[in-house]
Amino acid sequence: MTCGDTDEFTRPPLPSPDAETVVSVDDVSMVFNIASEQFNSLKEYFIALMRHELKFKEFRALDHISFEVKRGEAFGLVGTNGSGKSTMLKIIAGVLDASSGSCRVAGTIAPLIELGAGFDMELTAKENIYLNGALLGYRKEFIDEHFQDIVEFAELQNFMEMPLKNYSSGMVARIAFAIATITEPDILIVDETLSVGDFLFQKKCERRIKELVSADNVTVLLVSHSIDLVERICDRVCWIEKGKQRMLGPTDEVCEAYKNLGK
Ligand SMILES: Nc1ncnc2c1ncn2[C@@H]1O[C@H](COP(=O)(O)OP(=O)(O)OP(=O)(O)O)[C@@H](O)[C@H]1O
Repeated sequence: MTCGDTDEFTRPPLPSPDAETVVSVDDVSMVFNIASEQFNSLKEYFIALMRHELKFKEFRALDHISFEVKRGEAFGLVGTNGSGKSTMLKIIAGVLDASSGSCRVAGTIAPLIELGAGFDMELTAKENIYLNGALLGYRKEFIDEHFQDIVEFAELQNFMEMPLKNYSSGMVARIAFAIATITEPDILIVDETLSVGDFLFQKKCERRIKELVSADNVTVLLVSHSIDLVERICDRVCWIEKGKQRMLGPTDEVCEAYKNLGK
């Protein structure tokens, strides 16, 4: 896998206007049931459970969210902590089912959502590359063929026999990103995975994302608290605040408004 000399401060070109819609989020809401009382011990919890005395209250993490993303588009989600961005990505990735509304996705997804998900920390990095690759739907022969590329992109040649539990979070992120982008998925979902990598790796990932988007057939959904990164990569942005859709539009307009929050 190679990285081109893409200018880091130039956004990839916009997808053509007649590009196909690959993600369609229509009036999606997500309601979680959360315990409304606290228990001092597991024993108390189980007694309440057995007596059917557990009380829950509803928490609306997403409230009527709608947007569409086209093939070849880089789309960002911004919002303050706990606003529902990861929940939205998990619904798109099929990890969670929305409480109401619909979410349609066309094509293969490589989700980089929860660091370490899809990995077994007791296994070596090498074993995890095969495990994670299988979870992404790659055949063993395919991973055999691309194994060196993955290791070289992650720059972890000397650590392949080490159990993943001894890896730093940045090293896990390197492996996860390298596997997810070894081929061109239809949709690449990146949720803060990059933030734990060092700045050199972040730049490398950014170049790779731009290469994928520039090829005009990979769609990237990016969640990041780095507004600079969102501004450098994304064509359009959806700002979700406390579960509500606050703004949807071109990156510059939405990021400008978001940066004024709290001023
Ligand atoms: N499985 C769950 N059960 C109950 N509440 C949940 C669950 N998952 C998420 N939440 C709640 O939903 C809200 C949105 O969480 P989410 O992780 O989507 O926010 P976020 O915008 O990605 O936040 P951050 O920027 O801090 O990562 C939070 O209040 C969180 O506590």
